[in-house]
Amino acid sequence: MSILDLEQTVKLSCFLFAGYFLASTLYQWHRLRHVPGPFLASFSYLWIAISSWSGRQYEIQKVLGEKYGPLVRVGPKDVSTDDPEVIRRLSSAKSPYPRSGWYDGTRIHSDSDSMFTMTDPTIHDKRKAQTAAGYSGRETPGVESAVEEQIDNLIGLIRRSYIRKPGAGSKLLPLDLSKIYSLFTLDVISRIALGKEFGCLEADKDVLGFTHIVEAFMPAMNLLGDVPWARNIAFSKLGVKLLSPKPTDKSGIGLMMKMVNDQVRKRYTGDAKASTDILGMEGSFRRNGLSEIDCQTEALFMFIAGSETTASVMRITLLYLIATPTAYQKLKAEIKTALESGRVSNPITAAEAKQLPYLQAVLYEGIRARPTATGTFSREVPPEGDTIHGHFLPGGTTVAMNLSSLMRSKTIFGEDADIFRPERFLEVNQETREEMQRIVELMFGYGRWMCAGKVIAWLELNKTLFEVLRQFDFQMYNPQAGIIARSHGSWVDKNILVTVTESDIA
Ligand code: HEM
Repeated sequence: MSILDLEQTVKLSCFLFAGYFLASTLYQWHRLRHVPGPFLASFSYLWIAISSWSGRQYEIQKVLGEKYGPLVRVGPKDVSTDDPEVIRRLSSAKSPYPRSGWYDGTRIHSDSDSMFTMTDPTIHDKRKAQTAAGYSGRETPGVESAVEEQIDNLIGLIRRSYIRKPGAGSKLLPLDLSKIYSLFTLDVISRIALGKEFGCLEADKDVLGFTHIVEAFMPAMNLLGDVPWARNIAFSKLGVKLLSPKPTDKSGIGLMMKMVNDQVRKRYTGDAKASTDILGMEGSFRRNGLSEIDCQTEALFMFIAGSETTASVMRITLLYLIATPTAYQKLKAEIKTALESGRVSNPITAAEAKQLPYLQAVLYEGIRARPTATGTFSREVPPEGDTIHGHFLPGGTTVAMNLSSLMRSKTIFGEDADIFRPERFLEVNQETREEMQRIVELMFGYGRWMCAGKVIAWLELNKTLFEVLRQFDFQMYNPQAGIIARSHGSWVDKNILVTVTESDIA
C-alpha cells in the first residue's frame, strides 16, 4: 500500500468512527430526550462517573428531585426516581422488573452469585427463601445474644481505653466514632456468621484490614460499578477472576475470604459442633439447601452488606445527637425513666427498645438525615416498556432509587427536612408517623429485593444506642476540626473524634 493510500484509509477510518460516535450519541440522547435531567447525563456516562468518583454522590443526588421533578434522566439509558410509590411498585413481589446490571458491580466470585448479584427474580426468590429463616432469626435464636456479647465488648473497650476521668489530671485519648463502630459491626457479623468474632474490639483495630481496603477501593469500585461499559469489563467472569481479592491475600477481603471459606468448609465436612450462628452445621443456610460454595459466597457478602452500612448509621446518629443538645437530653431522659421504672432488662431487648418512642424517633431520623447507601440500586424496565410520571421508558432503561432526594423531601418530612429533628415523627398522628417510617425504611429496599439483614440491623441499632448512652456521655473532642464524610455508594467517614465520660444514669 502506498503512503497516499494509507493516509486515505486512516482519514476514512477516522471519519467513519466520528460518524458512528455522533450517530450513537444522537441515538442515546433521543431515546429518553423527554425526561428532564442534567444535560451531560443525556448523552454520556460522564455525569454518573463524576458523581460516583467525586465522593459527593449524596450532595449531587439529593437536589435532583427539587430541581427536575420525580423522574430524572441520569444517564443515556438511565433514570432515577424519588417517588416512594414508584419505588415500591418496581420492587414489589409481583413486579416484572428485574434488577439491573448495576448489581454485578459487587460480584466477588467469578463462579458463584450471592443473593445480591442475582438479578433474575425467580433465581433470586429461591435463594431468598433458603436464607430467610437464618436472617430473620426464626432458625437462629442466638443472634440477639450474640449482638449483646459484642455490645459488652464495645463498652469494655470504651471503658478500658477512652474514658475521661473527672478532673484535669486524667490522660485523654479521643474516641473515633468512624472507627469504633466499624470494629463493632465486623465483630457482630463474624460472630453471627462464623460463630466467633474476629476480635477487632478486643484488639482495638481492624484485625483483617477490611475497612482500610474498602476505603481505598471504594471510589474506583463505585465508578466501575456505575458506568455500564466499565462494569461489563471489570465484572465480567474474566475481570472478576483477575481483579477480585484472593484467599491467598495477606489482608483485607482476600484474608476474610479465606477465613470464611475455612469456617464454611469445616461445617460442610461435618466436624463442627452445634452452633447458633447463621451458617452452622445445624445452621439454617445448610439445612435449607445451600451448597458449600453458595454458603461461602453468601457469608462473605454479609460482611460487605452488613458491616459499614450499620456502622455508618450508628456513628452518624450519635454525631447528630451530640450536635443537637435538646435531642440528646430528651433521649437520655427517656433512658433514665425506662431504667428507673424497671421497664427494661439489662441489656435492653430489641422488643423493649421498640416501646421507647423517642429512641425510635432518633433512629428513624438518624437513617433519614443521612441516607445509609447512596448507590443506585436500579431496576430494568421490561422489554415492553413502561410509563412513569407520564414519560414512556423503553425496555432496557434502568430506573434507580434516589433515596438521598426522597429522605430530604419537604412534602413528606416537612419544611425543615434538612435538619436533624426526631420530633417530626412524634408530633404527627399515628397514620402519618407509620407512613413516614415506612418511607425511611425504603433505605433497606422493598418487596422481593428488600435487605435480608434488616431485622439484624434494627436489633443492633436499637440495642447499641440505648446501651452506649446508658453507660456513657459524649462530647465533641474538637468541634472546630473537620469531619470527613465522602459518599461513594456508601459512606467513607473519618475523624469523628469525641471524648467520653461515665454516665450518671447507669
Ligand atoms: C442500616 C443497615 C443496612 C442498610 C441500610 C441496608 C440496606 C440494604 C439495601 C438497600 C439492600 C438492597 C435492596 C435492593 O436491592 O433493593 C440490601 C440488601 C441486602 N442486605 Fe442490607 N442493609 C443493612 C444492613 C444489613 C445487615 C446487617 C446484613 C446482614 C447481616 C445485610 C444483608 C443484606 C443482604 C444479604 C442483602 C441482599 C438481599 C437480596 O438480594 O434480596 N444488610 N441492604
